[in-house]
Formats: sequence, C-alpha cells, structure tokens
Amino acid sequence: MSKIVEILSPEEIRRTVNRLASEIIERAGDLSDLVLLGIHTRGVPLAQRLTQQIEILEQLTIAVGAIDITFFRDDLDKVGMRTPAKTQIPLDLTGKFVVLVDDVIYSGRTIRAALNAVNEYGRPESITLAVLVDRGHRQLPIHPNFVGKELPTAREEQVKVYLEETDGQDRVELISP
Ligand SMILES: O=P(O)(O)OC[C@H]1O[C@H](OP(=O)(O)OP(=O)(O)O)[C@H](O)[C@@H]1O
Ligand SMILES: O=c1cc[nH]c(=O)[nH]1
Repeated sequence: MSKIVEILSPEEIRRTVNRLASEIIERAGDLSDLVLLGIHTRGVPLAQRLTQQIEILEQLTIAVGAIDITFFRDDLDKVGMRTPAKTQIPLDLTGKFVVLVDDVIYSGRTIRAALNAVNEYGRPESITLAVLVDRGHRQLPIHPNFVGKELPTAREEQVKVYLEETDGQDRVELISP
C-alpha cells in the first residue's frame, strides 16, 4: 500500500503563495510590464492567486494568462494527445517581464515546452519561473527563480497538488509507493 504524507496544508499554501508574490514584486523590473502565465492545469489558478496578491500589495492591475503546452511537448508520442485547453495570452509579450507559473517542476520538460509556446507570442524582455514545489530530478538545465517548497524526492514518488479551483481543496501530498 502506498504511503501518503501531507507536504503543505491549506494555510501553508496560502502563506507560500503570498511569499512568492512578494518575491516576484521584489525582483520584478517595472511592475507595469509584468505578465504572469500559468501552465495548465494547476499553474493557471496559481498564477491567478499570485496576480491577485500582487495587485493587493501594489494596488496595480497585473496581466495574467494561461498556456497549454500540449502541442509543444517533446514526448507527445509517449503521453498521448490530451484535449488542448485554450491558451490565453492577454497581450503581445514583447518587452514584458514574463513569469511562468506551475505547481510542480520535475524533469523540466513542461517548462521547456512552455518556453517554446511563449515564443509564439512575442519576445519578452525576460522569462522567469515560479513553482509551488520543486521536487528535483531535472533532465534539462532549467531552474526555477521562485520556489514555494524545495522537496527532495525519490524518482518513484509522486507529488500531488490539489487546489480549490480544480480539485475542491488545497493540499500538497507526497505519495511513496
Ligand atoms: O517537470 P515535468 O517533468 O514536466 O513535470 C511537471 C509537470 O507535471 C505536472 O503536469 P501534468 O503533465 O501531470 O499535467 P496536469 O498539470 O494537467 O496535471 C505538473 O503540473 C507540471 O506541469
Ligand atoms: O511528481 C510529480 C511529477 C511531475 N508532476 C507532478 O505533478 N508530480
């Protein structure tokens, strides 16, 4: 039977998102050029939460969008085609400070695909990466700039993120076989 351990509680997720929002503000250039792009599935609500918190702290409207990386995966043949969710990029990204947002980073292949997807919407001034959980085991030279939780894991383990918007609850768990 597999073992399940809670890694982040709802309160810890709330505090982590707030901290990440503050870090993004601290390191952003001009906040009026900031664009947060959430990666489907759970990166999208996370990007919206971060945006909301940045807007509360800075009293500014921040652009937020969503990316579906399905067509940009390098392993489409292995994972099979999913119905692509709609990519929503609110503006030309040329000259913008783009922050990609995802729930988990593992191999880094999702982010590689997201970089290719973003490329079709202009040439940003910079692209950084915010993740809720970095579980290690990268297969590409990709490193997040903003990390909610560094979580050393074994390859055979799984990190599962639940969010209210997609799953009806906030929780991060580590599942060991
Ligand atoms: O660094 P990687 O090895 O690419 O893994 C990380 C990705 O895996 C999960 O997405 P998944 O493909 O399971 O889709 P989902 O977000 O729709 O659940 C997670 O949400 C990340 O996007
Ligand atoms: O454990 C993992 C690996 C990739 N993506 C996840 O969401 N969890």
